[in-house]
Amino acid sequence: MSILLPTNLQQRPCHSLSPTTPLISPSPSSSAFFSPATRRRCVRFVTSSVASLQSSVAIGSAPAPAAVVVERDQIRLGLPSKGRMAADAIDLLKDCQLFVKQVNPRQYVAQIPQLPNTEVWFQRPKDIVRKLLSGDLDLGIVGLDTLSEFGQGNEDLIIVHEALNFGDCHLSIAIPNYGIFENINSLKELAQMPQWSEERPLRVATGFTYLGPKFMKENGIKHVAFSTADGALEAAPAMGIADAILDLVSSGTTLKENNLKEIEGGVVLESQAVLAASRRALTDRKGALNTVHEILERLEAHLKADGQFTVVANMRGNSAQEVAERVLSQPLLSGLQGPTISPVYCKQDGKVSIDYYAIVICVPKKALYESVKQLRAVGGSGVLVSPLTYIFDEETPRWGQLLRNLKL
Ligand SMILES: Nc1ncnc2c1ncn2[C@@H]1O[C@H](COP(=O)(O)OP(=O)(O)OP(=O)(O)O)[C@@H](O)[C@H]1O
Ligand SMILES: O=P(O)(O)OC[C@H]1O[C@H](OP(=O)(O)OP(=O)(O)O)[C@H](O)[C@@H]1O
Ligand SMILES: [Mg+2]
Repeated sequence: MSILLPTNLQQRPCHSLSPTTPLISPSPSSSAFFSPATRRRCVRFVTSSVASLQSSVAIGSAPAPAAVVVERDQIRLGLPSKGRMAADAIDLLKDCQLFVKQVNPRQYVAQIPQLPNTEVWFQRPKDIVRKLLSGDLDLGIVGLDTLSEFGQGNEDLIIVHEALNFGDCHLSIAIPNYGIFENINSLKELAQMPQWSEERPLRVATGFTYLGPKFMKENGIKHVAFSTADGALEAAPAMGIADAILDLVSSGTTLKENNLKEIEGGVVLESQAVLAASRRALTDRKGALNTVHEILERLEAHLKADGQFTVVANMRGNSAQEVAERVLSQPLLSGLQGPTISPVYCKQDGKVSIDYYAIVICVPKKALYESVKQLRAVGGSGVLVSPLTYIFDEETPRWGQLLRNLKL
């Protein structure tokens, strides 16, 4: 992504922007629509029309800001200090045998004994992104939504692992399922509604004041005005503050309970937790690359194993080759590289013979029952299933990608 703000604005939190340093300049025509109180709030926060956005956001032209690599011995990993991601991030690290030792919940720094050169700093997710950019953190675990919103396409931010398997949600436009929106079911239909004009734009309430206008602009939607709110956005349409909202959706319950619906083409971003890093830290800070390699290896080994079971079964056969051919005739039974097949030695009437072979394969958890059916179909019996803890590949694929990204 290469949408960048002018350097002097890049690290400013949206809510601290004043009208004199507009991230998105307030549109006089759109603000005319709001009540005086709302208008005051919108101007104090960030309000825009897409047209005004075009003139104030430089697309792909501004250089990345220079994050300062200050001399220090410890690598800093930012973890969410609160909210739904906090516990999940710590649990994930624990599953990778990285135990975060926090003396008490109000202490914002912690250690991971397994990574002696690394400190954990607990921060709000958006502050993790800001501090990666400012050089105060080197690594961080946050949702892709937060990284994209507050990172604003800055090229110093690198996604080291893009799928940590928690915090799944998507950023989506939602509109009321009643009134003038009753028969509107797509972004195209929403954009084409005759109600929106320069004087009376579609009003969207969101906490995503960077991604929202960018999405509208990319979709060629004019006559949109954004206003921000910090929570309970779903109430905005019913309160008459906005026509639509742009917010995170997971189960969809909050939308449903507030008589709102998503629309086709209205998903701005699919999100889950990611491991992000500062490019500058990885290239310039001693030890950072080794630390990220170790974390990545552990994460990949755990996350790959997490989706799999080990399946062991016995199968009657004349040779390992013949059993292998039968097993490999089934689409779900090829394992990671292929089945491991070992002879089972039986003693009968004082004679040792091989009538059975034991086969060992990994199967995706989701396909377990199908796999068992396929095993039975080729003569498998006595099927044992056990969880897998780690799968260490020869090399982690994401490590190669990271080195290429860093041009190392
Ligand atoms: N409903 C959800 N289901 C799953 N993940 C979500 C959901 N809402 C948010 N997330 C993910 O969790 C991250 C943190 O959200 P959370 O609500 O815990 O904190 P926040 O929104 O930053 O803080 P707050 O809600 O207190 O202002 C989000 O950036 C997103 O990646
Ligand atoms: O689709 P659902 O599973 O219902 O989840 C969606 C809700 O979760 C988030 O809110 P959160 O709980 O973080 O509250 P907030 O508005 O205070 O941030 C998000 O902002 C939605 O309101
Ligand atoms: Mg929230």
